[in-house]
Amino acid sequence: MHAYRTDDTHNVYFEEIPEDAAADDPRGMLQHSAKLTIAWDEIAEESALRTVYNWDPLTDFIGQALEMPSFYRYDDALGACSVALFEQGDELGWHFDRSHFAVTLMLQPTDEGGEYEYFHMLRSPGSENHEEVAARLNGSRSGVITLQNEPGTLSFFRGRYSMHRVTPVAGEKTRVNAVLAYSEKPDDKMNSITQKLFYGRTT
Ligand SMILES: O=C(O)CCC(=O)C(=O)O
Ligand SMILES: [Fe+2]
Repeated sequence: MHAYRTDDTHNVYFEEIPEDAAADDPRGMLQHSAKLTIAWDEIAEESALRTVYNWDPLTDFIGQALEMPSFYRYDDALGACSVALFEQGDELGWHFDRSHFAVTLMLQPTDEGGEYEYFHMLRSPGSENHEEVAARLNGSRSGVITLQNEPGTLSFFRGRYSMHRVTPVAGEKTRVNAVLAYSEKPDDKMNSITQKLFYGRTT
């Protein structure tokens, strides 16, 4: 099994950085992410995680819990269901997910740091809310929510609209979690910028 190490910068949208972005334009504000990722196509056939992610009743259950009229597993060869490892000093910078929904399963939390923080519905389908996004990227903590960092926690979130991050891991214990991705559309995939950033390759 191979884990790919990312240590890179990106904007909160995982899109190209516009060269002419104004100082207060979140599209130009660089975030830092460093972690190891095991891609979906690297997870063994016999892995329990593969069995669980591919199990239709779980997909149906999560879709119903999220009140989704249509709900599918993510059709991405690398990012459908992956495992993230955050070693000491690693973090995931502020971002909006490309996928509509994600489910994470905390396999091993840290002793210190490595916390999941988010701003609930900071943008919406009708509004990018650039000003409030920029304020948070400049350090405003207004409305921040921190999730519990317990082993076995299954979290459901709509990361496309709620900006979130994983704070730097402070202790020596590696943070390990599985990320299960889903979409309203049957054939949804990551963009190539995101694939390259987190897996070091595109499909
Ligand atoms: O590791 C986490 O808790 C969140 C992961 C995440 O936000 C992502 O993979 O997009
Ligand atoms: Fe995310």
